[in-house]
Amino acid sequence: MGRLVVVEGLDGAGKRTLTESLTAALRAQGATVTTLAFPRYGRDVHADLVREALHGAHGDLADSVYGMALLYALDRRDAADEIRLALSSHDVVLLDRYVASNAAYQAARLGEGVDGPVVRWVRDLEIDRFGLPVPDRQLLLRVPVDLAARRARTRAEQDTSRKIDAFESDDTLQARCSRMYDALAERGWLSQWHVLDGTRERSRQGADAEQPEDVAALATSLYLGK
Ligand SMILES: Nc1ncnc2c1ncn2[C@@H]1O[C@H](COP(=O)(O)OP(=O)(O)OP(=O)(O)O)[C@@H](O)[C@H]1O
Ligand SMILES: Cc1cn([C@H]2C[C@H](O)[C@@H](COP(=O)(O)O)O2)c(=O)[nH]c1=O
Repeated sequence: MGRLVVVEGLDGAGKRTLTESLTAALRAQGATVTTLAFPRYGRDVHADLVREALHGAHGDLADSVYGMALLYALDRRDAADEIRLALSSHDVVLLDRYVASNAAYQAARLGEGVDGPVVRWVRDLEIDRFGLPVPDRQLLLRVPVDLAARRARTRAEQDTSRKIDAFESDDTLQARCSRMYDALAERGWLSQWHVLDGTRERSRQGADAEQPEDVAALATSLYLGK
């Protein structure tokens, strides 16, 4: 059975970039790895509805915290068998966002804390009711809110299909979200968390490039389960 590892953090923190480097570093160490990013845009109708709502479609849907949370959760429920299958045939399954994103963003939107009703509801719904696999390790890629926003803007300029959405343009939400992630990590919500400093400036590495020492060390600890 493989290890389920989740990368979490603010919009623009660098989760996708880290997921790619970690995948390359793990493979270089001989591990079999597969990755999945949530929401699964273009693959799941609930994910597509989320994206459309975050860009102003579907009336007041985006205003509904629980309505949006349910769409994210249904996207993951539909992926549960795929995740279990991936775990049965790989050493490591890396997820770019998972259940904790729902806890962090919805609690941030409602101004609740780690012990508040929406965090409890997310866990009851996604883990207990939908039976989603619990992660073995959650990595919080921690960057200051303004740096994450800058990176998100740069990416939007470079990739016209990744326009800034309603959550990304809300600085207050991102700041609250950052505090929620810190609280979830400190609490060890769902499983063990590992906080990573994401401020180091890096250029994107190709899949065949040698990965930085700290990423290689992290890959070793994930692979060997330490
Ligand atoms: N360590 C880094 N140093 C410099 N630039 C980075 C770093 N990490 C990511 N970037 C750049 O920042 C932008 C956002 O990175 P990325 O897409 O990996 O973030 P993300 O957290 O997956 O974003 P989102 O959650 O919004 O999908 C990209 O242009 C990427 O090249
Ligand atoms: C998976 C997931 C995501 N969110 C939030 C986080 C982002 O602001 C948006 C879209 O995600 P992306 O990584 O920028 O494509 O949705 C959330 O609130 N709940 C979730 O479960």
